[in-house]
Amino acid sequence: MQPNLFDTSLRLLFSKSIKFLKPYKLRFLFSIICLVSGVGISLIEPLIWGKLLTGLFSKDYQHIIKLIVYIIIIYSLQIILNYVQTFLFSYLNENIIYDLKESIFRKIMNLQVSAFEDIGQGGFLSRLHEDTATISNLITQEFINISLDILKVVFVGIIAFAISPTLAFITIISFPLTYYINLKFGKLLKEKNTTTMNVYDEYFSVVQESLAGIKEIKALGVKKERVNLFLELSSRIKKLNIDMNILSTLAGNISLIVNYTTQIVLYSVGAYLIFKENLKVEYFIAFTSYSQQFLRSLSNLTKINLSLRKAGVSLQRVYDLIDHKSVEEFGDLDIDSLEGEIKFENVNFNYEKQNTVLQNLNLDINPGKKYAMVGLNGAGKSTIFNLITRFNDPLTGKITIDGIDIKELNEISLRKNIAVVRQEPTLFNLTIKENLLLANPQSSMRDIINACEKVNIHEFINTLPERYNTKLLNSARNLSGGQRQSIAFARAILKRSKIILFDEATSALDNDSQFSTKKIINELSNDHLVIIIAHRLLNIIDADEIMVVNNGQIVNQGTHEYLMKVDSLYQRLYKEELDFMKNR
Ligand SMILES: Nc1ncnc2c1ncn2[C@@H]1O[C@H](COP(=O)(O)OP(=O)(O)OP(=O)(O)O)[C@@H](O)[C@H]1O
Repeated sequence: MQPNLFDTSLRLLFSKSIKFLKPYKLRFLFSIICLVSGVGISLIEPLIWGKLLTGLFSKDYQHIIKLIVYIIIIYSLQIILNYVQTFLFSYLNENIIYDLKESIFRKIMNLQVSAFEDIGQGGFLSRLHEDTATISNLITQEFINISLDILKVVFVGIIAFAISPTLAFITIISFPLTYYINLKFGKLLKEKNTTTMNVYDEYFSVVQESLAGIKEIKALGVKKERVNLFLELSSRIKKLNIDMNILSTLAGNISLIVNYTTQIVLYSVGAYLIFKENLKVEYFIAFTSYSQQFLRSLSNLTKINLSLRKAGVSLQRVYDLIDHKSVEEFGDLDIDSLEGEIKFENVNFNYEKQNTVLQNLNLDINPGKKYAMVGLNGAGKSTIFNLITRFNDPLTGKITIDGIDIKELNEISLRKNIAVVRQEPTLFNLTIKENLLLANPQSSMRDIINACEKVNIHEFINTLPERYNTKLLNSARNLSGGQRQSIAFARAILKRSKIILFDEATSALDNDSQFSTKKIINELSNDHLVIIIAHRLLNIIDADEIMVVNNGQIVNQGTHEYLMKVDSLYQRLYKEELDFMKNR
C-alpha cells in the first residue's frame, strides 16, 4: 500500500511528538503568527513588482516611488520577521533537544539492568546525540516548513488560478510526477537511514569500548584490529551517508528538471495568452513569481516526505527506548531498617530462554552470622546477588527479607538496606569525599575519616595533594585496584546498610590489605548480615555458613570443617587454593 504523505505508523509517532512542543506553545504560536504574516507579505510582493515593472513604461514617477516605498516596507518586514523567527526556532530547537534528552536519560536510569544488554551503550549514545537532533529539527524546522509550504501552496494557488486557470493548471500538472518520484526515493532513503543508525550504534559501542578498554587493547596487542574495526564502521557510515546524499540530490534534481520543463511551457503559453487573450503583462509577471513560489513549496513538500521518513526512523528509535517495557518496578512498602533474614523459596531464573541459571533454589540466611558463597566460575553466585538487589527478578519463586517479599519494598527501602562492594567498583569523576558522600550525604567528615581508617585508606588519602578533595579522574584510574576497592568498602560502611554483599571483593587486594579487609569483614559481620562471594577460599574459612553453589543450586552448606568432610567440590576448590598459594 502506498503511504499518503507519510504512513500511519509515522503519523502516530509524529502526533506523539507534538507533546514536546506543549511547554512552548505560546512561543510556537508566535512563530506561527510570524510565519503566516511572512506568507501574507510574500503574496503581495509579486503583484507590486508586476505593477512596478509595467509602471516603468508609463513614466508615472510618483506612482513608481510609491511602489518602491511599498517594496522597502515589505523587505523590512521580511527581515524583521526572519530575525524573530530564527530566534524562536533556535529557542524551540534547543529546548526540545534538552527535554528529549531529559526523557531519554531519565528512562535510561530507570531501565532494568537487562535492558542495557539489549540496547548496548552505543545505542544509548546515538539516541541521545544523533536522534534527538533529528527529531528536534523535525518538530521545529520541518514542521514549520511544512506549514509554510502548505499555506503557500493554498494561497498562492488560489491567486494563480484567479490570474489564469490555464497557466495555473500547467503549473500544477507537474506535481504528481515530482511527488511520485520523491515517494519512491523516500522509501529507499528510509531503509538506508535505518541501516545508518544501526551502524552508528555499533560505531559508538566500538569507540566507547576502545577508550574504556585501552589497557586490554594494548596488552592484547590488538591496536591494529581495533583501528581496522573503527575504520570499517566509519567507512560504512561514510558510504551510507554518501548514498543518502546522492539519493536526496537525485530526488531534488529530478524535481528540478520537472520544474524547468514546466517553466518553459509556462512562458510559451503565457506569451500566447498575452498576445491572443489579452492577459495583462503585470499579471503575467506576478504569475511567474507565484508559479515559482508555488512549485518551490510543492517541491519542498515532496522533499519533506524524505526528511519525515528520516526523522521517522529517529522517532521510532527514541520511542522504542522511551516506551521500553523493561522498567524497574518497586512496591510501596517503606521500611526504614531491615534485619536481613533472607529467604529464597523455589527460585528459578535464567537470563536467556534456553539456559537455566538458577534451578528451584532455596536459601535461608539469618542475621548474626557470616556467610560465604563458593563455586566454580559460572555457577550462579553473582546471579544470586543480582536477585537480592533486584537487578534481575526470579521467573518463578519468591525472595523475602524479614518475611517481606522484596517486590513489595519501595526503591529507597530496598537500596538503602543493601550495600554492595564489587570487584571492580565504579568510582565517579568526583572528589574522594564526594564519592563517599554518595552513599550517605548526611555523613560528617569524622564519619568519612572513621570509615576510611577502618579500611586502611585514610593514610594514603592524606598523602594526596588535595587529600579528600582530590578529584578521581577517568573512573579513578589514578588509583590502584586495591585503593579503588578500599574506597568502595568505605562507601559501603558509610551507607550503614544492615545487609552487605561483597562480590569477590577481596581478590584485587594485596596480602596486607586482604588481611585488614578480612578483619573489617569480621568486624562488620558482628552487626551486619555479610555475604561474601570468594574465589580465595582462605579468606572465608572462618565463615559461619559457607554455601557451595553448583549449576545454579546450593549443593551443600556448613562450616569449612563440615564441608571438608562431606563435599567433594569444596575439597577440590580448597586443594586448588592451597596449590595456588604454594606455587606463588
Ligand atoms: N547478563 C547475562 N546474560 C546472559 N547470561 C548471563 C549473564 N550473566 C551471567 N550469565 C550466565 O549465567 C550463569 C551464572 O553466571 P554468574 O555470573 O552468576 O556466575 P558466578 O558463579 O558468579 O561466576 P564467577 O565466579 O565466574 O563470577 C553463567 O552461565 C553465565 O554465563
